[in-house]
Amino acid sequence: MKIFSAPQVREADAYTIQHEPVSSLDLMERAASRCSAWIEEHFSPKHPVYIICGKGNNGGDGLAIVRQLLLHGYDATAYTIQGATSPDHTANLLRLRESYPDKVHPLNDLQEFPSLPPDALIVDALFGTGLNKPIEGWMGGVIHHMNNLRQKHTIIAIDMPSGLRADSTSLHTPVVQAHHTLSFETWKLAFLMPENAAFVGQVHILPIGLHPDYLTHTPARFHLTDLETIRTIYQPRDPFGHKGTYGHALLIAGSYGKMGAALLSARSCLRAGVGLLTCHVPACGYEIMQLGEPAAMCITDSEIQHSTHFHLDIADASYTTVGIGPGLGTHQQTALALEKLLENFRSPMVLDADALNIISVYPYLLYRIPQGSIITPHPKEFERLFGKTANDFERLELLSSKSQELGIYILLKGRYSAMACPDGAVYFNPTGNPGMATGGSGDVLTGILTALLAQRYTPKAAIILGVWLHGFAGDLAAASLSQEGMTAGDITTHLGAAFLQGI
Ligand SMILES: NC(=O)C1=CN([C@@H]2O[C@H](COP(=O)(O)OP(=O)(O)OC[C@H]3O[C@@H](n4cnc5c(N)ncnc54)[C@H](O)[C@@H]3O)[C@@H](O)[C@H]2O)[C@@H](O)CC1
Ligand SMILES: Nc1ncnc2c1ncn2[C@@H]1O[C@H](COP(=O)(O)OP(=O)(O)O)[C@@H](O)[C@H]1O
Ligand SMILES: [K+]
Repeated sequence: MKIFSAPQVREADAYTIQHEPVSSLDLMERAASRCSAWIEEHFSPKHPVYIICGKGNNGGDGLAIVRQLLLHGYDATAYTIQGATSPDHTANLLRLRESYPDKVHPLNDLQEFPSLPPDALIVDALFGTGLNKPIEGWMGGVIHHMNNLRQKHTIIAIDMPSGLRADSTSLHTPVVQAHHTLSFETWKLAFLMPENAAFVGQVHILPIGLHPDYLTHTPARFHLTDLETIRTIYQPRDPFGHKGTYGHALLIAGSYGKMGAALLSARSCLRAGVGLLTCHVPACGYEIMQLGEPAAMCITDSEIQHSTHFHLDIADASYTTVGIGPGLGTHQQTALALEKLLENFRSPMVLDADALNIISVYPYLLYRIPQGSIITPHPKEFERLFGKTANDFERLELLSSKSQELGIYILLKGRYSAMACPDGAVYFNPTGNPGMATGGSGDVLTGILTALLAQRYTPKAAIILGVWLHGFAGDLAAASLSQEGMTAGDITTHLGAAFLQGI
């Protein structure tokens, strides 16, 4: 699903108005009716609804919602900022005043903000995608006041929490902290940024019938992975396939005290469909691997506690791909072996965890990563590799520019993991949950991505599909075991079900 910028959303509105065709007032009525239907579905008429309306079309939506809720037996009241209003706002204000004159009140300063009865809902229709500068003065005070009320009253934002910018940072400016954001037709980039989590609450995307031609033909840089995309990527296995068809992966992982990471990766690699898996581990890991995962082959290093000679493996067998990093350690000899591996293995591979920590100490290695490879830093690893940024939008730009500069796929892990592609596109992943914020979840992901590369998915397909499946399996694990009770290995246990149900 494409993520459009605020100017593109305005274009989509205009295109729909012209080509459907539909009047802008009717489009506003449609958008408002989606919101009032959502409110009616989730809250009974015993909740009085206070709708705070700005001067633009976001406020116009708010006024139409008040009228629609009143018609359906709800006690709804509009509080409107005074001043020059947009034409559709003005039309809705007149309609509301005609039918319900006592349900519209002015809001000119904080003193005029209503005192709310206990069950009241607050609907924030102050500003939407038309915000053009940070909110200042007494309106900032209104936002601050609404946020103080959020412990006692549910806040529902229309289209955007007011004060939030769709495409750039809103840090250090007043923004409504909504419990629910009812946004029209498409996700906005701001909703996916961790720094905005406190503002957007739960996001509900409500279709308002924007013109499909615009949505289909307008290019977008940012995307949110959806089931439709996943279904086009996934390739069912060939009935005549044999283990050679699905590739031979070399997994280089583990060190003394961290053999669990190697085992977690190996198991998920096998459960994600690799044809053959060989694991290179330090000598101390031999029995752990052989007993822990009989389906994996095992090569041991000459060193006991950490690996130093894995670069030699690739001379002996024709590995389709390599996954390296989980629990590897950052010993200097391991770093040297990584450098030699990067010199000699030139196909796309997966680098994670300690492989990335080594590279952050020897940054010239970044430029030796084979084109098309996937690196999977969590935010701390990302910072070690590429430096600090002032906010999440800057980090996103850095992520994308490094991916393009280096010709590699960079996955920044977290809620809505961001996958930057060398062609400039960035995909966000919606699956997954905080139960996955537990040691070893990333190791499981490395195994999955390695398995998909081995099966000859393109790196772009592998990363989009792999991250989706990893999150989906995590969601299934949480559904059966709870977010608290699940461990990283449970993600792997649920991978089979994720293939069956998540595609
Ligand atoms: N036909 C359409 O264009 C549709 C628009 N819709 C709604 O329209 C919204 C966008 O409407 P608008 O473009 O009118 O924009 P907004 O209603 O978001 O706000 C724009 C108004 O606020 C003022 N403003 C912006 N930033 C300000 C600030 N920091 N301090 C004080 N004033 C500020 C602007 O000068 C303008 O008067 C969407 O978010 C959505 O809610 C929906 O009704 C769907 C249809
Ligand atoms: N709140 C969350 N929502 C969705 N996914 C999450 C969340 N927290 C963690 N994850 C996922 O879990 C994985 C954690 O990886 P990582 O931090 O590398 O763990 P580890 O180093 O312990 O293996 C990532 O894929 C990340 O996207
Ligand atoms: K709003």
